[in-house]
Amino acid sequence: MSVRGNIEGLSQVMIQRLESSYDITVERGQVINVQLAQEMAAITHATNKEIAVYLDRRGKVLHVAVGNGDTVPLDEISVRRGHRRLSGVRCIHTHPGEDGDLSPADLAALEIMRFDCMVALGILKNGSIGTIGLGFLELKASEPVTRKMVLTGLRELTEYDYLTDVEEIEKSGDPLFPVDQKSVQEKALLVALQTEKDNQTTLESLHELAQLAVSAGLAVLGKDLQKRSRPDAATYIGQGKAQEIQLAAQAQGADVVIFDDELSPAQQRNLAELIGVKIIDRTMLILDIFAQRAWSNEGKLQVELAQLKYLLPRLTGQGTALSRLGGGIGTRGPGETKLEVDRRRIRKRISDLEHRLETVRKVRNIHRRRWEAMELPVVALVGYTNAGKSSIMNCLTGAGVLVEDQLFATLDPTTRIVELPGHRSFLLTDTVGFIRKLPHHLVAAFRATLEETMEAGLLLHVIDGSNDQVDEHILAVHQVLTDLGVMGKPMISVINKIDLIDSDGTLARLLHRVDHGVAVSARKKMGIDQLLQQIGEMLPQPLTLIRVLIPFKKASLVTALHDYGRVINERYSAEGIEMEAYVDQRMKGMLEREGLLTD
Ligand SMILES: Nc1nc2c(ncn2[C@@H]2O[C@H](COP(=O)(O)OP(=O)(O)OP(=O)(O)O)[C@@H](O)[C@H]2O)c(=O)[nH]1
Ligand SMILES: [Mg+2]
Repeated sequence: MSVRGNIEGLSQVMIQRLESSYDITVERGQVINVQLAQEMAAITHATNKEIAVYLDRRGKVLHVAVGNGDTVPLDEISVRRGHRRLSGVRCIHTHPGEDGDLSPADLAALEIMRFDCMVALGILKNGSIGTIGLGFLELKASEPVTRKMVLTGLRELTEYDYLTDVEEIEKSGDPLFPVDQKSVQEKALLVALQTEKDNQTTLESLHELAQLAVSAGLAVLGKDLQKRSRPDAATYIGQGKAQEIQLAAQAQGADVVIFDDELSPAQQRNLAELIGVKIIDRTMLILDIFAQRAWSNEGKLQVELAQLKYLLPRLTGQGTALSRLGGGIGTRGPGETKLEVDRRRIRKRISDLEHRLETVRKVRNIHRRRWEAMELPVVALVGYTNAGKSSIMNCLTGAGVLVEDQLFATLDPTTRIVELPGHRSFLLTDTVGFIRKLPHHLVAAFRATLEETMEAGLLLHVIDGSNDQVDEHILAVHQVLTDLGVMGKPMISVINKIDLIDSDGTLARLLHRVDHGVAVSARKKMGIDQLLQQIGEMLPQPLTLIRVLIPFKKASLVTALHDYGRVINERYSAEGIEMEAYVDQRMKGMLEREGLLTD
């Protein structure tokens, strides 16, 4: 992680100290901790320069920057800014030799960048921290308002519960708050190609593309549809249509044109040349959303890897930066950072990421074994994105998983214990939703994440029964499940959002179409008991850990154990085969009757 801003004249030692600040993590909910604040004060004292640190809500340092004494180099700081909300990033900077009262420039920065909060640490002549300025942006009024206060010491700041302020600001935020949309949101034109006679599918897919664009924080200016028997190899939609789009993009001030299919590297290049604005395809858009949403270490690594593998063939010429893209959508990496765009460095980064993923996976396997050791059956939620998987998870567990009317709200698997009546429990896993034309890079990247799903004993297929496209969605999910090789698993079809279905016929038709259907509304908490009951009926038997000694003449039991149980250990000895395995009650009873259990 490199230090930003004006580092000229700084000694190597100071630069190194600044770089090490990236490694400091602040506890979630704390504005800053003593260690980081004191390090900033010490460096400011030694260099007489303004130091700024940008942190996300999880307490991770995103950027460290050096100002020239009175300004923070804001333009170098990239933060995510959807509409309505604050940026999720806070800025903490020092005022060398001054008090911490926030200056008009500080407040302007707070407003422009929509920081969660702005903090100025006044650094006294002797290098210690004096007064501290703390400012918040209010989204209530029609005009942005900043609110500032002065704290008298570091302790007051480290104990300040800023997240509560932030949550309140976001909650009370006027949805019509006129955040400078022009500077915040990129404006997009959407284009789809219709190759078949029937345009219904194309239209629906285009509609979904618009939802994806909004999920990515874009403003959609308009949609366009081009009919052709097949895509043009060079320009996808044909040269004439491209020119038409160029005019429309210019007239409407579009920043980006998004195509509803994966473009070849050549098509993307040619279209960028013809249309003159940034060109993004469906895959890149989905990757961008994933990049913004992934929060676990593994999720981030997976997404960045998928992004880079997608980007690599699209960079023209050796070592050329992807400057055509400028900033914004398509260049955003996981965790508020910008994607690497230098070919040589990308290759290195890819192998780095692969290596690190391997390590993370090993750790995750250990975690999973810990769950397994609890001998609980695993139930996995699957379904089309936005079907209500996380809502159902919350209904069943009160897990507080992020629920949003957005595509791909959930990226990383969450696992919780659910208790059934009669003291039986199971593990419930919520995971990434599926979508039509899911980029294959992503399916590959998320295969590991979906392993939980693949190993579940029961699947809950959550279906948004109120969606016009419900049949296509069911098919798309079945397709992915088939690809993952889990279509044969026991599955409950959970028809959700029945509060939005107005005709009884629709629900009856759906229930008739699926196996083991249960109608629920996660929002209205309807049908949840029936769902739990159905789960109870279909839940695989709980597994128990057993140890057996199988004599050689009964060696066929070894195969049976591998097929129907989960073998942990297997050792050949003089008396036979010693095995340690998780098995269900039926299997255990059988082995017991054979007199093979060893303890
Ligand atoms: N009316 C209604 N809305 C619901 C119901 N269940 C969920 N929703 C809404 O549907 C939207 C998506 O819900 P989520 O639970 O985030 O869906 P998800 O399947 O986890 O979505 P991703 O994680 O994005 O794949 C949210 O706005 C929910 O409030 C329901 O029973 N009725
Ligand atoms: Mg979800």
